[in-house]
Amino acid sequence: MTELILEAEGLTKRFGGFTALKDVSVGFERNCLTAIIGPNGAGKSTFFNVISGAFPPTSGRMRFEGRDITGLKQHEFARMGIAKSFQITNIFPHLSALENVRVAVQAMHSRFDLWRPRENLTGLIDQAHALLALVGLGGHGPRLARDMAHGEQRALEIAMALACEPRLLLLDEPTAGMSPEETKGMMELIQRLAGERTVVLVEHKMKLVMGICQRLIVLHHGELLAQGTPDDIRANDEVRRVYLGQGK
Ligand SMILES: Nc1ncnc2c1ncn2[C@@H]1O[C@H](COP(=O)(O)OP(=O)(O)OP(=O)(O)O)[C@@H](O)[C@H]1O
Repeated sequence: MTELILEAEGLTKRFGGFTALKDVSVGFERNCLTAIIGPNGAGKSTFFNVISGAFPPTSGRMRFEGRDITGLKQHEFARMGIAKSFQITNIFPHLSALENVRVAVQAMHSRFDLWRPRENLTGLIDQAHALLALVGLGGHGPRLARDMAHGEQRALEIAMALACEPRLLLLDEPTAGMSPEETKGMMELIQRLAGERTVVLVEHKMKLVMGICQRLIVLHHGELLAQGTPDDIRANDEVRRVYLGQGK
């Protein structure tokens, strides 16, 4: 039987009188690359924000590795092993790539203080180097983040998200604003990362994720329209209907 790392049960999110997410129940399998897809305004970002702890659901529950995490604070999500990378770049532009990741690693070491022995600082720097290498930025450590290309900045941000050694990595539109070349590089990075941990990503371009994901969750008008393997989704008439004419 497949093990669920994250379970959403009846998630609903209202903004004033508007319901952006309606009673969504879905399970995410451990060590599986899952994409949340759907047309514009389907509720993908809202769902992402709820499952990543950015804001609580209006109703419904979430469980991570069997533990109820509904309403926990953002930093508690990170501590438990859930990391996320946003649509908006989250880096410090005036710091080097290495410093950006080092700060993220340092933030995860709660008892770190400036008077710790030098070996510990060296340890943090080693971890930061390893994370940069993991996302394909080995050797780019000294470059200022602001001088990096958009695709490189997104990879850097993912390296920062990986600093808490997450068992679940959540990515919101990781290829947004990227060139075709950068998109290809990002898709390869995601596949590599998914070999070692559970990855869930939000994407509105269905074609892009069909080839790399093991499971897809389709939202439409804030509701769960379909879920299954890429083949299941390709064969689903309702999904074809909502995507028809969108060319995605
Ligand atoms: N903070 C908010 N206040 C009010 N309405 C919101 C808020 N956030 C999202 N919505 C509305 O909820 C609906 C779903 O939005 P959401 O951003 O979750 O969709 P999406 O599938 O991510 O769309 P896109 O692919 O265009 O980014 C939209 O109609 C949006 O206008």
